[in-house]
Amino acid sequence: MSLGRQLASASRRYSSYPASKTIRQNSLQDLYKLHKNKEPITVITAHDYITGRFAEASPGIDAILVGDSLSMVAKGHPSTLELDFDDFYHSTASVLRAVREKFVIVDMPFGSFEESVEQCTRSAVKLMKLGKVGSVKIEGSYEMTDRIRSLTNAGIPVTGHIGLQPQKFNMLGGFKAQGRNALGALDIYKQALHLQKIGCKMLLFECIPEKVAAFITDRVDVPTIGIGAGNSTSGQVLVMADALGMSDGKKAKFVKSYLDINSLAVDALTRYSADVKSKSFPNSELHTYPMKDEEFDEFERMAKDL
Ligand SMILES: Nc1nc(=O)c2c([nH]1)NC[C@@H]1CN(c3ccc(C(=O)N[C@@H](CCC(=O)O)C(=O)O)cc3)CN21
Ligand SMILES: CC(C)C(=O)C(=O)O
Ligand SMILES: [Mg+2]
Repeated sequence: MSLGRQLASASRRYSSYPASKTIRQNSLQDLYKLHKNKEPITVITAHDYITGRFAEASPGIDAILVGDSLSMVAKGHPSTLELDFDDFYHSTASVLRAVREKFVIVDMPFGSFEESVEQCTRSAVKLMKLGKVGSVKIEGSYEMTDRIRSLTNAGIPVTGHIGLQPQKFNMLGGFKAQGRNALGALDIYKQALHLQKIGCKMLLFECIPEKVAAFITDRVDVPTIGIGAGNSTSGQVLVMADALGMSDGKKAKFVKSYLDINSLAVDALTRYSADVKSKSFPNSELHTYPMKDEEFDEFERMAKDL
């Protein structure tokens, strides 16, 4: 077939797709639209290609967070502090290979931004250069002012993360809810106003009272995403390993599990090993590659003389 006819036939094939099938990645503006329409924004974390595909295949999910929680859930560290930037960078790249239409927020991992504005900008630029990343998330407020301004000036939308900041657990005495007294709540409100003033495009509240999260959400313009912050934020985020029951250890109070993959997986692997031990797997009909008898006979004849 001539090239022209090949192209014409290809174009006929593809033009039969409805326009709605065209894949377009959610932008920050798409999330703002949900916020404006008071439609909750759904965010889920992902830490590799598999979990990225799960998120991508779920229609109601608006955004994927590549969270540094992957240090704990995917790499088995006791906190997010041990996570190496390059390691996180490669995990982020794995998630992004699955991304088509979801907005992507990426955490700034511990050790990649504290030293200086320059270090912070370099790390964030490196993450943005992976492509498909819509925002980077930084734990902190006032102390991050120069860094957040630098990223914002570079055109990188920053999500500010306040309330429980897991990277500061050594200062906080553990993973504890924040803002539970009047002064603590006031401090978080001030931090939120400050983050909005210096240009954060979204705010994330972790483990703060529902009332405080609702109060602040009412008084800022940017969307607020909550985890353990109640039902009045503009959106919710959960760690996928928690939502699907694949994390270990004690579950935090804010977690709802929709599946128990841990049990399902162990049950399946137990059945697999039982099949191997009982020789019922592999099955000759189903799982093996056939060979014609005459070919095997010929093979045997030739092999005999070796
Ligand atoms: N699997 C997982 N899920 C997460 O949500 C998560 C991580 N890992 N790692 C990074 C941070 C750490 N986070 C955590 C971890 C534990 C608690 C927790 O156990 N909180 C207790 C105490 C709260 C209090 O009494 O103040 C709880 O019972 O909820 C909270 C947030 C949230 N992030
Ligand atoms: C818990 C969420 C908000 C997060 O920062 C993470 O998954 O790392
Ligand atoms: Mg995080």
